Amino acid sequence: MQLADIQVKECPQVDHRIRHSAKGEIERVFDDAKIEHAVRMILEAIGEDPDREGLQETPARVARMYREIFYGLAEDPELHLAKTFSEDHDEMVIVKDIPLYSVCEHHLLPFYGKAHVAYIPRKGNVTGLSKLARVVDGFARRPQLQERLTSQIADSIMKRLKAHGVLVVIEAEHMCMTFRGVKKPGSKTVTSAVRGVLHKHQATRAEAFALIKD
Ligand SMILES: Nc1nc2c(ncn2[C@@H]2O[C@H](COP(=O)(O)OP(=O)(O)OP(=O)(O)O)[C@@H](O)[C@H]2O)c(=O)[nH]1
Ligand SMILES: [Zn+2]
Repeated sequence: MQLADIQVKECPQVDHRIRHSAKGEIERVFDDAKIEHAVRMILEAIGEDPDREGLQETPARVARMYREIFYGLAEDPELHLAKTFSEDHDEMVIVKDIPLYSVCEHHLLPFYGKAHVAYIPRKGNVTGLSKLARVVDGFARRPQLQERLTSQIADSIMKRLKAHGVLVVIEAEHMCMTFRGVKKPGSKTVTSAVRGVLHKHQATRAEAFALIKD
């Protein structure tokens, strides 16, 4: 099998294009005043003085930050897959080592690591490589569970591209397990979602896993 094994070294932290096109939706979803009020309440509740110099702008900063780290709530990540190329390729494509930042929905602390996406396109339905990273970001930038994030990425590629098969692997460190709680720095959670022929054909699946591991 001929394989296209492409390493993505960099992904933009914020996709300005999407932010621009989804601007109306972001305005509809995010209530800055409410976030600012809530942050002020939290600061007071931990015994801080929200009016001291260093904290005065913090509620507004946090509101701006939430627009950035949760922008996925204001977009439908599948739409990145709307444009396809009529390339006659129906063999495996792997984009690996996609930097991943998300927020665990239980503690609202970051989890971060790498996502690897392998898919077998249907002829004439090949997506741009960057779009796979955009789909990852769109689902990651919201309060998440690693398992759900992994499945959502796989399912959207299967559905939108009508792909023959998809494999998504995510490896991440959860700050709720390192900075607090059980405190196990360095521990990694690995999740995978396998769909279509990659699920059915053990050899093809093993090949995809081996290429991701390299
Ligand atoms: N399955 C799964 N669990 C997660 C994820 N992120 C965080 N968790 C876990 O969510 C669980 C929440 O457990 P709770 O007992 O409700 O909360 P807690 O008392 O803060 O738990 P500890 O972290 O054990 O102190 C913890 O075991 C976390 O490790 C994730 O992406 N997937
Ligand atoms: Zn957590």
